[in-house]
Amino acid sequence: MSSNSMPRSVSLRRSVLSVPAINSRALEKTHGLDCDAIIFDLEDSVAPEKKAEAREKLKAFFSGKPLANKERIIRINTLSSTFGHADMELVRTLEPDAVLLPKVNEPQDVMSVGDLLADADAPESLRIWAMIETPRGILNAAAIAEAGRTQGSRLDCFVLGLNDLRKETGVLPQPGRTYLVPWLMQVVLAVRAYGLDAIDSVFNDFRDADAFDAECAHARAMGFDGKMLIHPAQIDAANRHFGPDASAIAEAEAIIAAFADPAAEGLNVINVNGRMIERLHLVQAEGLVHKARLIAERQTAK
Ligand SMILES: CC(C)(COP(=O)(O)OP(=O)(O)OC[C@H]1O[C@@H](n2cnc3c(N)ncnc32)[C@H](O)[C@@H]1OP(=O)(O)O)[C@@H](O)C(=O)NCCC(=O)NCCSC(=O)C[C@H](O)C(=O)O
Ligand SMILES: [Mg+2]
Repeated sequence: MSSNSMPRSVSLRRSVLSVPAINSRALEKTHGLDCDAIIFDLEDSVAPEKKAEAREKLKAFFSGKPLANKERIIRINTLSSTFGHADMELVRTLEPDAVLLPKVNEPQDVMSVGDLLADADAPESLRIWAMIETPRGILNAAAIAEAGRTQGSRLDCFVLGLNDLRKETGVLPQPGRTYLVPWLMQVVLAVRAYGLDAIDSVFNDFRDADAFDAECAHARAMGFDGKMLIHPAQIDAANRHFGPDASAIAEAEAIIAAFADPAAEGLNVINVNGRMIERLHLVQAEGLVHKARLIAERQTAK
């Protein structure tokens, strides 16, 4: 490998919809939605007196019709809260694809949950996602991501939480997220250094499609893999922005074909349609075509 960063496997996490576990109607609707992943939320969208009921609803949902073609993630309450350990017990029982930890401040927060999963002999396929949404979480993003390299670590993905971060820092919502960008980029850099994925924060004003569109474009340009969503109306735009478009696929296929040509044998740099293309672009092109294939497979599996 020519770079110092960790290799990344390509997964489809363009649209990651949060569903309050207490909302049975919304839970049922998830079967018919075209998002890549669902976060079943036991944390902030569930009132304290409803946490137990929400766990029961989630148990019933998981024992029903399987959710096809979507990653299933359960967001628990922090382990330091009254609810965290009961939530983890549910995670051990339901064995979703991942558990999402809110308000991660330091590597130990991830390690503690990893230890609980290991003690419970949870399958290796059960991954850990971390919400980065506190000042300490941002400051420690690289150290937390590095914990993902530790032997046996299940850490797989960071999700930004800008509602909490704004609350903790006093930064105001603004178009373009001017004062948040340095922190967002710090998180993107951390995940890229250690081979994780990064999902951008929710956009609360779900009826403002234009502003949501602009924020998706912004997040994609910053390098995020997808967006956490709160409403089904946001799914199509997220899929469009975080998936490769037809021209990007055509360009990637041209790069792959050019390097496959015997004339390119032994060359590290070639001319493709008037642009300098190196073998590092071939790696990018292969990743993009692979992602396009995953999307096409999802479409045919529906
Ligand atoms: C925001 C909402 C409370 C709005 O709900 P509602 O008023 O019901 O919206 P609509 O009438 O427009 O809904 C239309 C239909 O769509 C279904 N629906 C709505 N939202 C969802 C959803 N998330 N998943 C599945 N289905 C959904 C409704 O049931 C309607 O169906 P029907 O009756 O058949 O027409 C609501 O959208 C909502 O609760 N959203 C999720 C909230 C949530 O999960 N919050 C936690 C995540 S936010 C976060 O993590 C912040 C982060 O921590 C940070 O710090 O930033
Ligand atoms: Mg939050």
